[in-house]
Amino acid sequence: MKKTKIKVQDLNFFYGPHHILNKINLDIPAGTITAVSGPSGQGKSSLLTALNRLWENIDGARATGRIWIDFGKGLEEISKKEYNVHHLRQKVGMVFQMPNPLPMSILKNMQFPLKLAGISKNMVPEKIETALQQAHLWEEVKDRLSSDAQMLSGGQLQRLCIARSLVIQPEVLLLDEPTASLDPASVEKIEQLLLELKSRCTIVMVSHYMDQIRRIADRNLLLSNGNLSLVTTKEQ
Ligand SMILES: Nc1ncnc2c1ncn2[C@@H]1O[C@H](COP(=O)(O)OP(=O)(O)OP(=O)(O)O)[C@@H](O)[C@H]1O
Repeated sequence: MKKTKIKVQDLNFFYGPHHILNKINLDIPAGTITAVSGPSGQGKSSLLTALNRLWENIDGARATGRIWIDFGKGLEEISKKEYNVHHLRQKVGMVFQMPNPLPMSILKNMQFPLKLAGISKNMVPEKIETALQQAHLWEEVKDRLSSDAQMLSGGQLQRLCIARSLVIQPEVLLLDEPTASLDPASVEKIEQLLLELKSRCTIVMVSHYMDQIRRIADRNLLLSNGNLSLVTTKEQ
């Protein structure tokens, strides 16, 4: 049995008067890929935003219940008001469906999170190269790091966004339909990258694609009518 990385207890999620998630209970083992699937509008993205408390930035959103994550010192309750959200978001990276590069160069996109995290300047080049290597993008961009990120293809941009999340070495990576807008070759590269990452980063990914879930996920959770159920698992 793998160690629990994330534990969710009685999570309720609301947008204004609308009750989106209904008393969700969930244990996510470390070093696994968990897929969350289900019909549109059921709250899959909302569930991800509960795990990094991004919902707190969304007007009208509200969550109750408790969430713990183990960042190496045992399970810590990250849903407590006093838990440092800045620290949480460094440890829990997020990648969205549409690549969202900053309107600046590839290099500056990669430097930005390191600057926010206060990483010392002499570590920056090495960390950027490592993250771009992990995202299988280094060879494609190493000679044009100062070019505008918007010049990259859709698949390259999504790998840049993944690299940007990886550069501060998160322990959890949340991905919201990361391959939805991509061509098959880019999808394959990203699936390969997620499989390589999972030993050092616990992955929770919203996906609509059952074939993708079968290829890469260790477990598939189905969200329907505000309730979550485990539909398949590869775990022992
Ligand atoms: N900022 C918001 N304010 C109010 N309602 C919202 C907001 N964002 C989402 N919703 C509503 O909350 C419900 C859950 O949305 P959410 O995006 O979590 O679902 P989802 O399962 O990820 O959907 P999809 O598969 O279409 O991306 C939907 O009915 C959606 O319309």
